[in-house]
Amino acid sequence: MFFPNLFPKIPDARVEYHEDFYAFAKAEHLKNTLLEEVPWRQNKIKIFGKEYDEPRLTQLYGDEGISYGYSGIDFAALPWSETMKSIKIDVEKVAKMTFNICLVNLYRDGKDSNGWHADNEKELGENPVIASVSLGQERFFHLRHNHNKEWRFKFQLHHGSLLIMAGQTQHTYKHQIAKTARKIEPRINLTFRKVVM
Ligand SMILES: O=C(O)CCC(=O)C(=O)O
Ligand SMILES: [Fe+2]
Repeated sequence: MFFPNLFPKIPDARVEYHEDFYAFAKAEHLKNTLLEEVPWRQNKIKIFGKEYDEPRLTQLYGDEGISYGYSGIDFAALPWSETMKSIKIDVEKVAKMTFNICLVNLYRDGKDSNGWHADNEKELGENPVIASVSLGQERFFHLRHNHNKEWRFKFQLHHGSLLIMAGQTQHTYKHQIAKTARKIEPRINLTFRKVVM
C-alpha cells in the first residue's frame, strides 16, 4: 500500500490522514443520522474486579456471523444499516480494501474518552488496517511510540475526516482520545476493521 497523505510524518508507523474525506454538509447529515439511528450501548468494564461504565457509548456493525471483542467485552455485530453501508463503501474506495466490521463510538462530551491502547486483537491478523471516520466535535488524537519516548504526536481529527492506521502501527504505537475540561459537543467515530479469522 502507498501512503500519499502522511500527515504528520510519524516514524515507524503507517498513518494516513484525509482531512476532507466528507464535505461539511455531508458530514453533518451523517452525524445527525447516526446520532438518531444507532442503538447506542453503555458497556461495563472491569478494573481490578470492580465494574465501571466505559467512558463513551458504542455499537458494533458487521457482516453476518462475525463477533468481535476487546477488554473482555464481546459484541454480536448488528447488520449494516443503509447509512453504515454507504460509509463503508466510501471508506473502502480510499483504503483500497474491504472491511467486515465497524466499531462505532459516541463521545458525548469532554468527559468521554478512549484510553491508551492498540487495536491488536488476534482476530485482526498480523498488521491490522484500521480506517477511522470522525464526525462532529474535533478531538485530539494522540499517538505514542512503545519504545522511543520522543515519538509522541497529537493532532486534531476533523469533522468528516478519515484516518487510516496500517502496517506495523498497532505494534509500534498506542493511541488515545484524552478527556478534556473544555465544554464541547458530541463526536462520533467509526473504526472499520477486518476480522480475518
Ligand atoms: O475515537 C477515535 O478516534 C479512536 C477510536 C479507537 O481508537 C478505537 O475505537 O479503537
Ligand atoms: Fe483504537
